Amino acid sequence: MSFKTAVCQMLVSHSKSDNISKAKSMIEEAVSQGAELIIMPEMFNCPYENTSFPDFAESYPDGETVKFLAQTAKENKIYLVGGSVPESAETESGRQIFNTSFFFDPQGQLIVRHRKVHLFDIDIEGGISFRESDTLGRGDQITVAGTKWCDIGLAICYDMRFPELMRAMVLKGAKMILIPAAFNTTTGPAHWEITLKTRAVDNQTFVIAASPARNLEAAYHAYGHSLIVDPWGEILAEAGTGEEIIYASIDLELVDRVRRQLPLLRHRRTDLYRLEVNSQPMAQK
Ligand SMILES: O=C(O)CCC(=O)C(=O)O
Repeated sequence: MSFKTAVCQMLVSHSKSDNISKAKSMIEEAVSQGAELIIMPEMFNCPYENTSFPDFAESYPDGETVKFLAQTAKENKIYLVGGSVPESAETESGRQIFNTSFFFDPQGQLIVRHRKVHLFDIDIEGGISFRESDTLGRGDQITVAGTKWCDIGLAICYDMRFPELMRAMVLKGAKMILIPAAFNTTTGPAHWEITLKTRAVDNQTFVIAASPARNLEAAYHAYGHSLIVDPWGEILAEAGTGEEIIYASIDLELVDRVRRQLPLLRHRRTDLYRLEVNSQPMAQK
């Protein structure tokens, strides 16, 4: 059984309402092309800057962006991964902001939410410095969503660099991994494609990464190059750096075929090594 997926590589501005309008028109365009699973980029409603996260943060279910996502999924009868947004939530340690991806089903119901578990705190000489932990809290769940096609893992950007997280999703049944992301012009050229292809080949899954378009007027220059990779490591679609929608037809039979012919998951030597998972994947709502 195959279905069409789309990634909306949108240009993010400093206006939340403009970002939502832009998302709406790109999603409608993708729907008109037959896409049934649509993925938006990391922080698609908000500039990727620590100074903006608190101002743009909103709560589920009453926030403007999450309401828009639920309604859009329902109106268009699609599965919709709302990239990520700054989510404000009450926690045991007080109010916190998370980098959160909300995933809605075609009835507009939230299937899962993933709060980015690995915060992007890095300092690259001659390149980029960023400390998400200055404003963001970190999630503590491995997120796998049940859909009508298959189980789907959900992670955000820097999370993709941790093979254990991806493998944990796959051991829980994921045949696809969706990654709203915003690499940059330092780490993007070096690591984006190779990391996504490697995660796909190691785990024999589809891997789909959605980046914002590069906005040279913004403080953070996203890499772009949204990518759809199949379980054999073939690139099915790749964006440039500007605003565009990329599409691919997903044939899940390919996951089974590749795993049958090259049985990596079965050949693991769990008598020698084993992945210990402390968190239960949970449909957090
Ligand atoms: O891992 C990287 O190089 C980029 C990560 C990033 O930009 C993010 O997590 O938002």
